[in-house]
This record gives sequence, structure tokens and C-alpha cells, in this order.
Amino acid sequence: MDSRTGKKIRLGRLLNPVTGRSVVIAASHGVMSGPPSGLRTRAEIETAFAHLGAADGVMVSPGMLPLLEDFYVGRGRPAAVLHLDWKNHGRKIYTPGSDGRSEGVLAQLASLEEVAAAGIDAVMTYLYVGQRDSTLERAEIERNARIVADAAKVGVAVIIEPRSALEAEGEHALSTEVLSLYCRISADIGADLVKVVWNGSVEAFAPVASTCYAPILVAGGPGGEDEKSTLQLAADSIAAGAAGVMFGRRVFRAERPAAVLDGLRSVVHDDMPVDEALARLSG
Ligand SMILES: O=C(CO)COP(=O)(O)O
Repeated sequence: MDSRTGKKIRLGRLLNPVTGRSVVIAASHGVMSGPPSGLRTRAEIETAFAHLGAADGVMVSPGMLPLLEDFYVGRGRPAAVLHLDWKNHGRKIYTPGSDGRSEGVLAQLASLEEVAAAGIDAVMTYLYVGQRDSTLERAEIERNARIVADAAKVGVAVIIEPRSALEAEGEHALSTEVLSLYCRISADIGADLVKVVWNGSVEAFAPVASTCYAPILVAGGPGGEDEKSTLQLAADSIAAGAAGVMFGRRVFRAERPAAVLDGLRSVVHDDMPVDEALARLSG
């Protein structure tokens, strides 16, 4: 049997087979930055997940999976996405005096065999590039290439999120040129999907999407109260050529998470104008 079949079936759960688009919710922030507000306790996690059943996929950490396995069981349930790595994002919290820079030191939390056995459809891994120390950069490229190869053997899909190791140091990290480079590297390493931060406008993002032949999911960033800006970001992402969004805080911290998710589905899958989706949300 061919493991490509497994990957096709799993990708078909994540990307809507009709629209080729996806609304994925990220809920794995704790593994990088400690207990996130909205998902601090087991009770908060359970409450948040009660609102996420309409997502195309939901991303958790390995440790959250046993708490939530029933969430993924059944026809029409969200695809299971696993946040595959820890990274040293929270360094300024636990290393007093640190400047908090994230140099891109990462650790893989599970083997791809374990991931496939757990029923995971796709893994998400960061690709930190642009380090001053080129041995770190080389390790990152090799780490991602190995994940892609290991995932191919067991038929699991791979989402790569490229990030600049020096992004805290300047806006250059978000330029169209740099994001295009990073997204294309991710696709060329073999990502099935590329997740990337938004760089501010449809005009600035469109060249990033058009030069990345793997479908792109746009990341959310902070937010949560403002339903309109969340739906607008999704609409702009689609207008710029993305295949969808992977939002976390904007949904699980929203006052009405299920309604925001419903609005996102309308904008992403049905091309519904933002104002109409907002009116439905309130109606
Ligand atoms: O995928 C994400 C984090 O890994 C996106 O989460 P946010 O929308 O909260 O930035």
C-alpha cells in the first residue's frame, strides 16, 4: 500500500474538498508561552472546545490530546492537527535579564510514527530561518526536511510555519520579499500547507501567496474582542490568494467563539462579504 493514500485522505479532512479552503483553530499556545488566557485550566479548555466543533481542523499539543480525543471522534468532526514542536519563545519569562529574542531553538515533541498512531491528520512545525548563527539555521532546515520525509512515510500531512529568527528586531521580517522567500522555502522543503503571519494588506500579501505553490493559511495574532477585524482579516487573506486561516486567540478569546467561527466559515468557504457575515452573526 502507498502512504500517499493516507496523506490524501488526511488532507481531505483538513482542506474542504469542494472549496479547497480551511478554517483551522489553534489552541496549542501553552506549549510555547505557558497557560494562555482562555485556555488556562482544564475547565477553560473544555469550555473553549465546546465552541470549536465547526472548525475544519483544531490544533493541540501532544499533552492536550488525551483530554480532547473525543472531540475529534465522529463523522464531520474537525481534523486533528498536532503542534509538533516546543520553541524557546518564552525565554524572557523564565530567564530573567533575557531580551526575549527567539533564536529559533526547537525540540520535536513526538515521532511521526507516534503521531500517525494517535490518529493525527496533520502536524504543524515552525521553520526558523535567518539566525545569526548559521548552524542553527542549517539545523532548522534539516529538521524540517526530516519531518517532511518522516511524515510522508506514515501518510501524515505537514504544515510548515516559516518565521524569521530576528523578527523581534525589525519590520524587515514581514516584508513581502522576505515572506515570499520563507514561504517558498517551506513549499520547496515539501510542506503540504504553509502557515504564515499576515503582512498588513492584500497588496503586500498577494505576491507571497502567488509565489508559494502550497496552499497558505494565514495566522491570527492577538485580537479577540473585535469580531469585525477577525472576519476582515480572513476576507483579506482569501482575497490575497490564501486557502484559509489558522486563528487561535481571535476565536477562543472572543465573546462569542462559535458565532465568530461560523462567520469565518461563511467568509472563507462561501466568499460572504464581511458586513453580511457580521450581520448574520448578530442576527
Ligand atoms: O496558529 C497559531 C499559533 O500557533 C495562531 O494563533 P493566534 O491566532 O492566536 O496567533
